[in-house]
Amino acid sequence: MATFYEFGLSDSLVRALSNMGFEEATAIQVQTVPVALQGRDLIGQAQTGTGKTAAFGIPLIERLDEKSGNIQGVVLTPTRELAVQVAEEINKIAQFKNISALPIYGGQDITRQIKALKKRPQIIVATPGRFMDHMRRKTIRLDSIEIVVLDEADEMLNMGFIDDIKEILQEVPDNRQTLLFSATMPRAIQEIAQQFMTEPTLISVKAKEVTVPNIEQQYMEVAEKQKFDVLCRLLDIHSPELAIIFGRTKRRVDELSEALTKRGYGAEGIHGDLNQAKRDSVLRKFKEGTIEVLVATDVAARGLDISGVTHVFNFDIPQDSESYVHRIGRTGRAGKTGLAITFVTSREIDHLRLIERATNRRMERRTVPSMAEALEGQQRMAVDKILEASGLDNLSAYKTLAEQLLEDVDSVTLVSAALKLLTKEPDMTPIRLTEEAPLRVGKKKLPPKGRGGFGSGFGGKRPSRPRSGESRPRSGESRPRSGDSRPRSGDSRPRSSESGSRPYNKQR
Ligand SMILES: Nc1ncnc2c1ncn2[C@@H]1O[C@H](COP(=O)(O)OP(=O)(O)OP(=O)(O)O)[C@@H](O)[C@H]1O
Ligand SMILES: [Mg+2]
Repeated sequence: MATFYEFGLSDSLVRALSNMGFEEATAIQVQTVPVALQGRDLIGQAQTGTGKTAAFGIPLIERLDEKSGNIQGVVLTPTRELAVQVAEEINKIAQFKNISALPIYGGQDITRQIKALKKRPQIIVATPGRFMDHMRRKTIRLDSIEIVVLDEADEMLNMGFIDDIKEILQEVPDNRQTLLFSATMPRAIQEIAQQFMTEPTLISVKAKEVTVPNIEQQYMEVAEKQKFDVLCRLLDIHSPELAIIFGRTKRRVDELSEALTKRGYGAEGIHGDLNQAKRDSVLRKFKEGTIEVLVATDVAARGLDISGVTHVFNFDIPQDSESYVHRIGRTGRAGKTGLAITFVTSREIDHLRLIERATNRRMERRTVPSMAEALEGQQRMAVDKILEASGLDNLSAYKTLAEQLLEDVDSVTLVSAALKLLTKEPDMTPIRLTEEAPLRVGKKKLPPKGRGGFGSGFGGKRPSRPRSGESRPRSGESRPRSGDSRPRSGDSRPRSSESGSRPYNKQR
């Protein structure tokens, strides 16, 4: 593995990266940073949690001019939360440089954004819709933009942002550099690449599997009606530090988080119908550990980097393999381990097999845990708590009391009582959960066998329409424009073929 010195980065950048605890570059960073530093277009694909943000953040900061207050870099992301997170990471990389990144997204007061823009950030990290608003109001100037990054490009297409992205890419200067990153790359990306990138180098970290090996993947066949009780048992057995539970719909998320709260778990839900203030507060509480369970729709599946997420539960099996890869990728990040458990009803087994085939990895079948196992799990926690407390040296205030108690009650009974009080016993408080219809494989074509990854997803072919309410893509607003193909200067840039990279030929 390479250290960051080897990229020939400026001292302030190397210092920032070491401050962030980055000692070595990750595989995708090793391969993409040198190419991006040369100003070349590239498409970068690597598994979730492997540092794609810094892979474009480093060249952005290194290449932009800190003496100019013009907007020089734009990063587009599919969700608001991701815009905030990416801007934060870029600002960390820029901590010793006079460069700043500003997140801009829908749901936030536009006049406040205009005010923040007056402070002249050089980088804007935005959701496409809101970026377009500013473009039209001319509150964002595009003429000095040198680098455009599309993070999670495939998801932006899924969400129906295609027209916005095309329009943005048509408006920014032709001689800009374009970088495109995602863990999954369905074929639709090729269109964007061909139309708007200049001989991009395709850099795909060679991996047998699309998912990282440090995520243990399990599935359980569970009847729809049993899912919730099984989920509670699993939470009791595993006592996750932080867990994300994915549900199929917003209603599902609302009902699940309410039901979990009723049964005594610290849970809240996040989805696209909540206002931004609520979304922000839920995420903040989860990051702080105030709540340990985040229930989410796919809105939280992309890019979110929350350390300490030890478990991902697919309460409902995801629609497609891309969604699966991104959902489970919220755990097992930056080399940590994680566990992903997917519930599948008997009629959805075929669907699960399709996901396995696309990701080229089998999920391990597990049987549904019993109530007794759930109780054992919680008892173990209680024992741990008692043992930990017995190691404390400030127990003296309790010892006299303990001795008195032991005169009346035998020690086993006393400890049992203490354990019972400390144990969260399985809770059967009735809850209400509307049933979801099973997902069927339908007429979808089977993905090719073998290596997953590029173009392998059988999903991602969702029609380009907005996912209901998840965000606010606007269609039909794009102005007619003459000639899509923009002759670009510098098309004949030299290209070497690094290991693991191959040129991605643009045909005009
Ligand atoms: N070289 C490095 N050394 C140590 N940690 C790193 C390094 N690069 C990135 N990280 C950390 O790894 C975590 C995951 O990185 P990041 O969010 O960029 O992943 P990603 O590849 O974009 O994943 P996803 O596909 O889910 O968006 C972050 O917390 C990031 O700060
Ligand atoms: Mg990312």
